[in-house]
Amino acid sequence: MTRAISLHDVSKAYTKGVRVVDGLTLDVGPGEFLVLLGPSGCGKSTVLRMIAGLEEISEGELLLDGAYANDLPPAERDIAMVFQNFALYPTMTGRANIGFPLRMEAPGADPSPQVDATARMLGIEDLLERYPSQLSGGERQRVAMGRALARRPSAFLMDEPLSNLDAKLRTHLRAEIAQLTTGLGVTTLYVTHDQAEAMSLGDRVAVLRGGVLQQVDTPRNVYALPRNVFVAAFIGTPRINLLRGVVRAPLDGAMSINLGRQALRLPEPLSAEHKLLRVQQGREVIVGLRSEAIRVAPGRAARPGEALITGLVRHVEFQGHEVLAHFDTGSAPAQVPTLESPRPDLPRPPRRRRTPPLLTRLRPHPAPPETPPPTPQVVVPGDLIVRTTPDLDLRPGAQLPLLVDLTRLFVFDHRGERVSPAPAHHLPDLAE
Ligand SMILES: Nc1ncnc2c1ncn2[C@@H]1O[C@H](COP(=O)(O)OP(=O)(O)OP(=O)(O)O)[C@@H](O)[C@H]1O
Repeated sequence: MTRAISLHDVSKAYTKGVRVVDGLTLDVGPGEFLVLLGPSGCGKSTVLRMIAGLEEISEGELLLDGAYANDLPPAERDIAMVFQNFALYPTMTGRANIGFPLRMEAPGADPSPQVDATARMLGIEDLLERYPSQLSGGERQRVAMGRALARRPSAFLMDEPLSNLDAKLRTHLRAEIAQLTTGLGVTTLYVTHDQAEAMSLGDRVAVLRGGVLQQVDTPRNVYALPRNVFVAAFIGTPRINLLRGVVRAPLDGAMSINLGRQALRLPEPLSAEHKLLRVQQGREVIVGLRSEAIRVAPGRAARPGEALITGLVRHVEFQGHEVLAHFDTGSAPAQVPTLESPRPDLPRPPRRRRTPPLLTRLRPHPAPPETPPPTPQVVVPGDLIVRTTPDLDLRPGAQLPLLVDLTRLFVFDHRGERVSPAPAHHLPDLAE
């Protein structure tokens, strides 16, 4: 049996007045694989621990299959948890570790048939007689998975289960976990700060920032229609280009977004999305362009919807199948503080619902007092990263034409909320 997990307006404060989870409402459907994604300290583990019953819920409701479960003892929740540090008993063999929850559940009964069946499912039969110290990291995590699976729980909570493993093994085990949980049809809530892991595993991804849910949607949607600049910047590699711009919408001329030394001229006739930008006339906005929305090509090669700018090659990252070219276009990058750091440790008044502002560097809207100091950013050369093919000769110092696909332009307002495409915009259905 799989189960539905619902959180209704759930908050957690370890210290009075400081909510590390703030008004979280989230529904995980039966059999769904939902990933909780966010930077370190944003409250992900706390959410899992509240669902498992290891942490008290300060406010709000937890429903398991629609039934109020805030006070249900952990053992009665029929939920298994897998942790980052594997948490195996060092003095027990793999067999004893996997059988442990079964022995607790039914003392005196022989757990061997279930242990063997679980080990077969995970392909770890030959590890059963070894102690944790005799296992590699990946093997230990498989045994830990076995222990969580042995009781055939109706839901899985996984807290960064792969983060102690090397990159190759992580990718491998990631595929195994996806296969296993899909095969079993068990409801899974998986916590990670690794956006690539979240995108590849989740039926849906819930992005958390400072204890506040930012967006919950399919991986395709959070990438293509990020609700705000935080989600846009947190998801996708390389990070989306975010530039400070000003909308220019003269009554008698073409609309454009001024980026400092250059401007993006919006193609005529204006698309429905671009028409909506008229209300931003004269305002500072943040322009978001993913690296694949720009190509190195001369103006004469422009397709409908593309605008020409130029960029000075500053740095080239060769990656084998592709190249990431860093250009200087004379624009100012917009900063997204708290992207990699936890929420500010400042007490906030109770019952506050609003997320702290996403941006600090935009004028004329001065940063409110509770805005955290900007986190030190890794200084990358240039202001625009373009993803291109290895066959282009991109020498640092060359001034090259760039075609920007404005059908893939994101515009965020001064608070960091997406205004274009419009918030109600939907992606076309792939099956259509
Ligand atoms: N037992 C506790 N007592 C007080 N504060 C706590 C406790 N556990 C967690 N916190 C604080 O709550 C906030 C959220 O922590 P949590 O572990 O849920 O975040 P996280 O997103 O899982 O982080 P990470 O990815 O680093 O594990 C942090 O600021 C943390 O310091």
